[in-house]
Amino acid sequence: MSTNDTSHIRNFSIVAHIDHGKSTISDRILELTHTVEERDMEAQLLDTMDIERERGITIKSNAVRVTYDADDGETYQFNLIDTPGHVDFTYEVSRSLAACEGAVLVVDATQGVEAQTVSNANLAMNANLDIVPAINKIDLPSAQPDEVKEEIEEDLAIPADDAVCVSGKTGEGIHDLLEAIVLLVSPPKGDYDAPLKALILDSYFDEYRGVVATVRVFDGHIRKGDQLFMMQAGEGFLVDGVGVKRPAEQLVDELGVGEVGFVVTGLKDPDAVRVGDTLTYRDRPCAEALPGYREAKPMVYTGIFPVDNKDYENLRDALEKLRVNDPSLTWSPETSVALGFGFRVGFLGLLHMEVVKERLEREFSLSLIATSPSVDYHVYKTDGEMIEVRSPQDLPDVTRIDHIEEPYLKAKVIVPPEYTGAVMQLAIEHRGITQDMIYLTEKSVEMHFDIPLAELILDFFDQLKSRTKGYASLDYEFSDYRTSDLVKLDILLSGDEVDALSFIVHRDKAYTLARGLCDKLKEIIPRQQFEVPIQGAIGNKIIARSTVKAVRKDVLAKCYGGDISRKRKLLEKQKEGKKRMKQIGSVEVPQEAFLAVLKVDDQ
Ligand SMILES: Nc1nc2c(ncn2[C@@H]2O[C@H](COP(=O)(O)OP(=O)(O)OP(=O)(O)O)[C@@H](O)[C@H]2O)c(=O)[nH]1
Repeated sequence: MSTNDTSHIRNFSIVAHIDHGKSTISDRILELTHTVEERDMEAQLLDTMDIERERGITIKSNAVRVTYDADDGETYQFNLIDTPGHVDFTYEVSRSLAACEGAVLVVDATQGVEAQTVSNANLAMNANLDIVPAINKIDLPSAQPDEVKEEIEEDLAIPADDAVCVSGKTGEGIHDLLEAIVLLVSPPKGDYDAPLKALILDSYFDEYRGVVATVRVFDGHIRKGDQLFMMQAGEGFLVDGVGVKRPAEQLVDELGVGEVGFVVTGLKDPDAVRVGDTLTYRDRPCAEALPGYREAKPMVYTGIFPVDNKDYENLRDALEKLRVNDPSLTWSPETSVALGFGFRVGFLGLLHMEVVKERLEREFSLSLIATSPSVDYHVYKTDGEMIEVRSPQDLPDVTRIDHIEEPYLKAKVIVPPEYTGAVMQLAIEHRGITQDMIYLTEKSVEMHFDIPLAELILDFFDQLKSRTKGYASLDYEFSDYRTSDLVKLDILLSGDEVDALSFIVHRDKAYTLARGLCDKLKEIIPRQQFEVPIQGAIGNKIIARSTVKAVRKDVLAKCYGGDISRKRKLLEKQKEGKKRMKQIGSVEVPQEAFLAVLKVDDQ
């Protein structure tokens, strides 16, 4: 094989709506190609993070090299990039697609085309990729592959003759899928001898090797010892090693043209490498950089504070390290009277927020408090100035506010026709404005509405799922800013305002929310040795209240025997419990109180 011969390489992503089976299909591919021996096989092998495995979701894309002996007698190199399906992580999908020539579009044979199937198919088509439709879960009795084929043709305008029917569970059809990839996905094009042009599609920080970047080579090739240059960052480094994941890391002599693999940069500054940047030779640069990525814009902001104020610097460090791996993270310092020093962190959505908080706690052993999520409000002051407010604490005094604008989304819900009424009702309750409804097939309707982002980030998605028995799927994108009648709802504990519990809310909803919050906090805040009144207020006006009754919590009361070790254990346990509390004035408040607003039942 000449070095310029890329005819045996296939670079593809697997994309799908959440839970349609991408990770399971990837597992089967790894098995069938003997990339991983059966005895080493675990479910969701490419989901390397603990959180991914526990939740059964993919958060990060992962690139793996697989060798496939095809029916034509030739051996192919597949670079398989697994991608997340949740709407929060769409940016990860588009990043992966920029490194591929093809996409396997997985559709669940029992669910059919759903909202993210549509958006992922569009992303793949806009990136001019060759699409291989795969209809999954055909082992299930309720599978309807023929109808799903029809949906793929009608809803997505993708020819479904080539669709492969597979089961990620039993492995049926996976061989046909691999053959279809060989036939339908174009090999990469590029020039081995040209100046290097490689896209950085991911990177992570390793204590020993510094930043390790995952790259796709478009032109040229990379070897250990090469002097490379990052065109956007304007910085260079000496390549300390190149390799591929199979899925364990394996060093190779070079990453040739068209290939995907990793480059050990040795750079110790986690911020030095930017995802989307173009790598080239330092002394023989390519003429122009690759287009890179659209920057991921945060949608949701929360305050993140260490439970122990001494951890502030550790938290900053941890955020910086996480950003190498997750370039969509942004933050700025924030101070709260109640919680001390922390950061206001921007996220792509609520799931992203949960994942980041959990990673910070687990990977960096931090104990953290997150405050209720907020969006980016545009506040127009009476003096004509516009300020961006991402935290309720930053809202100016009402007398200085002329009006406030909030971000609206264009939301798309795909649902069986019998649930359109329920969805419309839900949209109205969340201040949504229905735009139109399109009957895609007899069994699915696409509904469009405009809805404030702030409503969507509370419990909209859970409600949507429960009111449609799980049938509805949701996708959304930013639309515009619109004026709304918004007020700041404050919560007072024992008469003192707790800034970290404040919330910006539509005036019409303030009363119900205040009542719900007071009741919820009453459940969450443990009884103290004195009575704790909880009040909800707008300005000086109290609009709701509840009370946590006093009690003396004697954990030893249960141990009437003289078993000292048991007593000690109980005391230890109580101490543990205390660590996860925050002392606010004289009241001990558990972490979850700060996110109580997410748990207030919809009225
Ligand atoms: N019966 C059956 N179940 C399947 C099949 N493929 C996947 N599943 C199940 O469907 C669920 C979702 O599969 P995943 O592979 O995690 O789905 P995913 O698309 O990777 O999900 P995200 O990574 O969260 O986007 C899991 O419970 C799988 O066990 C299949 O062919 N048949």
